[in-house]
Amino acid sequence: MSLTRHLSRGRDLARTAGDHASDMFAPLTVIGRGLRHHSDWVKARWAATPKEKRGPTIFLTAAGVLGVFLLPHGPLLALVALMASAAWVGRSPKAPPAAPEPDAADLKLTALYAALTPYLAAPEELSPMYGPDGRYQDVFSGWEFDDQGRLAGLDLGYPAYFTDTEPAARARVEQVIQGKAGRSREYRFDWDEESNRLRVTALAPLATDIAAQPFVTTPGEIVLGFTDDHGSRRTIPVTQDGGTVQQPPVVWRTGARSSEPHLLALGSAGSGTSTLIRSIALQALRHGDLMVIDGAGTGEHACLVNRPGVHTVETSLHGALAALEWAAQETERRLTALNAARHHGVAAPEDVTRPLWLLLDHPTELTELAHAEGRPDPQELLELPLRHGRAARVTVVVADDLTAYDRISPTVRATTRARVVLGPTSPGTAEAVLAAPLDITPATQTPPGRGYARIGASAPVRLQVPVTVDPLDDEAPAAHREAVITLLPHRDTRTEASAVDLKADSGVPSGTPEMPKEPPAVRPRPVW
Ligand SMILES: Nc1ncnc2c1ncn2[C@@H]1O[C@H](COP(=O)(O)OP(=O)(O)OP(=O)(O)O)[C@@H](O)[C@H]1O
Repeated sequence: MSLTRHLSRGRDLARTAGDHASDMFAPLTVIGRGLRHHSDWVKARWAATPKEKRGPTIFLTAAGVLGVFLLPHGPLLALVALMASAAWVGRSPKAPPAAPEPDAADLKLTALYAALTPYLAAPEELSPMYGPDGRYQDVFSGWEFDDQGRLAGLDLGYPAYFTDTEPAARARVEQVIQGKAGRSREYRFDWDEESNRLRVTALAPLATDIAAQPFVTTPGEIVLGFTDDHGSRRTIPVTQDGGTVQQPPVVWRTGARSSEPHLLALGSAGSGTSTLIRSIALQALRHGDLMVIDGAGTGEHACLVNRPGVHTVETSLHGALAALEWAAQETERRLTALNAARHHGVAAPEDVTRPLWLLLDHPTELTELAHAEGRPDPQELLELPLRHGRAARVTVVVADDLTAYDRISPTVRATTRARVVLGPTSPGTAEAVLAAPLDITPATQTPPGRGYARIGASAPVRLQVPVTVDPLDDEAPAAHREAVITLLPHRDTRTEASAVDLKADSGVPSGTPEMPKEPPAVRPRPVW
């Protein structure tokens, strides 16, 4: 028999003997535990007995013991009674102290470490940063939890071989962290490629209660919405919650010197693209003229009909084609006039420098209709304004559904360098629309008007569009309708009446400043 077998047999025998011994001595253990309880009780009573009573107590006890001793079988019966009571008292072992509550932060960080391990580990490494036997304390250098116990910040190191320059590899890690930390919030990921460190920050929600109002901007600047401090280099005063606060805006500069003269906004259904168009229209009307093509025909821009500066609001294919044909001719006319002015060294007349805005809401709906009816695609008519709009002071804004992205013409896509994506989106979709990867993982749920903007080659920023409701929408809050009505160039009978009612109903102060209006300009009227 080999030595190993001898050893293992010896171990088995020892284990069996140990089991038997513990069975045999179990009653003694119980009685011993009970006697310990008794002695503890006696000691406690003795300590609790006042000094002057201790003598009589000893005397009485001794008398009792003597009495028992003198009884027939007294000592034996006393011994049996003592053993029985000790066995009763010692029958259940003392309850072990309650295990300390597991630390929630510790559990979460351990789970996060384990979830990251498959993506950051290298099995061949001798002492890996991430491995099955590793501890999160060795790679997470700082973390922060908010009042609700949710991860608010994390600083972690990762191995140098991790391909942090590849967007796909980064995205996998970002998704794991967001999955473990909570998908209902957005997280910013700062990858420090030089020192192999990643800083994760949970982003606070953006303010959703900034209503339409006259924003403090220069002509040509459009406030698309508001972002966080990280996303803007300036702040503007904003009326919010009854007071004036400084908020960082997302400003889109349009005009002759803009490198992003046109904008494309895409969003899922109900995410607020029509609201964004309305917000832009109200700001554009301060210094220019506009026409609106409402391809969905929902009448969401009816409040602009017949306003000074609004050439037309078209909802039909026929009307849209006529309006866009006029816009193309107008662009051409402006270019010719501008060239002539430059040639003669004189200032261009005002009717060619006054900004003209073409706002198209859901134009792909009209594209489909045009294809079905064998008529020209309205998007084709945008070619001239898009290509020469910057010089001719014609700005195009196209808003559509995310699902219509493939139906947006290549020219529109190529010339709209200011981009907005609204509503819940995946990092891949956001990257496709903004033409740049996000360093933020979007939340699964977003309020209307929430998304991301990218102006030209700058980094994408978070965006919350101001609340700019349709003033003809009876279900919209009265104060928000009133805010829009105040900004419309003049009041027509439809909204004027309701504005009076609204002020009376809502108690909204009527002191909101009227939007500064420029004197009526000399401008050509559409000819259709
Ligand atoms: N920035 C915002 N703040 C508050 N509410 C908003 C905002 N944007 C949109 N909403 C609300 O969300 C709803 C949908 O808005 P809107 O019609 O602009 O979305 P949409 O993207 O154009 O939808 P669809 O594509 O279905 O026409 C409306 O009730 C609107 O008031």
